[in-house]
Amino acid sequence: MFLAEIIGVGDELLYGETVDSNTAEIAVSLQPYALEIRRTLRVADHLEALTEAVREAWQKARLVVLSGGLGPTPDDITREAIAAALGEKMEIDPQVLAWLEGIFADRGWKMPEANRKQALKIPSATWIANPRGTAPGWWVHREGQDLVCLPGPPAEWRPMWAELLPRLGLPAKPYRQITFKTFGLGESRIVELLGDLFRRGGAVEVGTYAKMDGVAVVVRGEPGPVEALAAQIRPLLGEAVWGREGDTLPALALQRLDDQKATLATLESMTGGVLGALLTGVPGASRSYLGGLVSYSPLAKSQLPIPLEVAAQHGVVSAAFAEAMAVAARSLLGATYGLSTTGVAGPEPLEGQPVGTLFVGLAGPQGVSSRHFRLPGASREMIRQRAAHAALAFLVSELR
Ligand SMILES: NC(=O)c1ccc[n+]([C@@H]2O[C@H](COP(=O)(O)O)[C@@H](O)[C@H]2O)c1
Repeated sequence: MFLAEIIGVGDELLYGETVDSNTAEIAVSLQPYALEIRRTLRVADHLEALTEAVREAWQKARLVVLSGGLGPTPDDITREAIAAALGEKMEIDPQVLAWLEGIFADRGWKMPEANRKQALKIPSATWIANPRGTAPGWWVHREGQDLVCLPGPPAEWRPMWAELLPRLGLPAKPYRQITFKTFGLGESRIVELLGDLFRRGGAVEVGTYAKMDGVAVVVRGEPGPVEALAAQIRPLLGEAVWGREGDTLPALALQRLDDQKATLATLESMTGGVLGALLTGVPGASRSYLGGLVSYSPLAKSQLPIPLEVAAQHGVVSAAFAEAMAVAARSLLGATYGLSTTGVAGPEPLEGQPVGTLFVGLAGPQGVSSRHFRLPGASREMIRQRAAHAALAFLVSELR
């Protein structure tokens, strides 16, 4: 099988100021192709080191993809390094220079001298237009090999790469990927549940990826074996599965509400508005999301249409209080459903309940229910995010 090498360029990637996700994202995009990726690299803005890395990659790989280091500043040396590695001389392209000057002129500025180098290109490269920035990319096709050089910012390189990749004529392989998005199961529990079905390194491979919206279980590889294995895995994950590839919890929740011609109101405590923010991040949310309230302090809670005995008897971090909040949300806004969150985001325990405790309440035409979660999370922010997603996961499962 042919090799592909992916190189992320920039000092910031080495020191974690920017966590490199570009190389991984590009690697994933190459999965439908018959190319083997044995390593991806992160290289500093260092001319010698990068020249060496490109030379080595070009010696053995069918495809080399670089991202980063195409800016106008002196530390951006990716163009120079590729030119040196491929033994070519760069020249200014007058057309690209005029285009660059035009971008600045449109804003009423004169182009800084530093940007001139973004119009430099080696003769064997063709330009990859950048619709969102001043750094166009290069595509070199030579002796059955390709080298692609993209800018670093994902918003810039993604559309460039999406447009170019199918044009590279890379050898394709039959490939299929099936994703089950789950909530409420940890990765180790999933590994345990799958047992022997957790296959690695063959025609079909299973991977788990922990995200804010739960753990995604991905089955990928040759289409036949993928479909067969996914069919065996699905029942083992049971009720925890809430969606497939591309689904998001807020969009799915709103879709289910819309399908039922139902509306939703929220009453948040521990999540402090994160739940409302997730829902309103979806275009068209107002069709079914009426709105919500954040009742964070004890004083705010005492103003709610909730009998004071509920908090006095059960505490505010309790199933009973979550249910009372959900009922209050529903009646305050006259919604079909009311959804609530109450819990402990940390850093200290509260009311004798550990950090990560969450109670979600849901009130609807059929009555009221709640669910208790113990959320993992290294920080208060992570727990708040997970809690809002947990509330949506509960809603989605109840609206099924
Ligand atoms: N009933 C609730 O959900 C609720 C409301 C306010 C604070 N808390 C929790 O109390 C603790 C202390 O909160 P503050 O740090 O905001 O004072 C945190 O763990 C926070 O998550 C929970």
